[in-house]
Amino acid sequence: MIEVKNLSKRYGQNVALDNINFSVEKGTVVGFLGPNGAGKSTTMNIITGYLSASAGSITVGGYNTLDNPNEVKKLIGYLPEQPPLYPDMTVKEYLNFMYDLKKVALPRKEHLEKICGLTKITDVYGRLIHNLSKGYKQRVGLAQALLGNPPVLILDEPTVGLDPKQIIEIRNLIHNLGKNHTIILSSHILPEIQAVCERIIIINRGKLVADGTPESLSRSLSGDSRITVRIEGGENEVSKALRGVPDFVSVRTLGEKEPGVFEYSVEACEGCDPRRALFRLAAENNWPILEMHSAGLSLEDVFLRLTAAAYIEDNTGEEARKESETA
Ligand SMILES: Nc1ncnc2c1ncn2[C@@H]1O[C@H](COP(=O)(O)OP(=O)(O)OP(=O)(O)O)[C@@H](O)[C@H]1O
Repeated sequence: MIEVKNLSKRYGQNVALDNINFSVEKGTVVGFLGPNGAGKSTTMNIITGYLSASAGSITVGGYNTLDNPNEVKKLIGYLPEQPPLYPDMTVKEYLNFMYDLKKVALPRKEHLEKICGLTKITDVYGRLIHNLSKGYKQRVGLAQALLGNPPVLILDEPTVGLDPKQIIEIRNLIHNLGKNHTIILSSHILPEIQAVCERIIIINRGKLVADGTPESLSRSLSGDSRITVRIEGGENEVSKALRGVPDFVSVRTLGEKEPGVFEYSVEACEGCDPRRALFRLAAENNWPILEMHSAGLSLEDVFLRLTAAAYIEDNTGEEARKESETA
């Protein structure tokens, strides 16, 4: 549904996006992650046609954003970081205005009622936007994005500034919209991304550093070297034996989970698989293993590792450049 090829964007000397490539299948909810200034909004603005690219191409539903900008815009509902609202209009005036502007062909009254119901703004329909709370303004912005029922939704930090109850409501709404829409969603709230997105794209300093399901990213970064294991046997004896295995770099006791059964988090050296060594150790000592599973990394760990790695790389490059300049 969305194809981004070799996308780059420069603002003067500043490279905001550097050769980004990804595609999004129809009906997928993709989480777009990255630290401040990574290039998320820039990418979203280019996909929606609000900004032009310095290089590369984007197609949405088969239409190229440069050759067919109007066709692309018809396919996309966009909620930018700052919702494009007119504070002097009532919600009703604003949504009717946007309905006309977007030349929506669906029956006006029913369509607006449906969208207001979905975004839960029916009770503020007659109020001035200026007087609405941040959360309601955000929902009106989302309602605007849903006008015309576009197949693609691009939502730039849709829950920013909302209270926890509103966050859950909007998150559920996005989850439901994901059943019939292709969605790209940016957020700094990692559990939110994990809750609603099947796939995650991480960008850092304008470069794509990861693309996959939360599980695959977690596995590819941790390998199978982190295991959580439940062993029946004395805690001191077992943990001492575990710490004695040369391949194990870290062993933590996670407490007694059943009478006489303790859980341990075991991390083996990079590239080592701890499962066989665990099995042998337990068998030699006649300690039944009652449970063993890969511990993986949390999305937070994945995010920090990838963005920190790119940061170190960048700075190493910068240092090398300075060294070569002074040499
Ligand atoms: N209009 C502009 N002129 C010059 N530089 C810009 C402009 N807009 C963005 N940038 C720069 O481009 C880079 C990417 O910014 P962008 O807003 O896309 O990041 P982001 O990932 O959305 O960040 P945030 O999470 O803080 O919203 C940053 O270095 C930013 O300073």
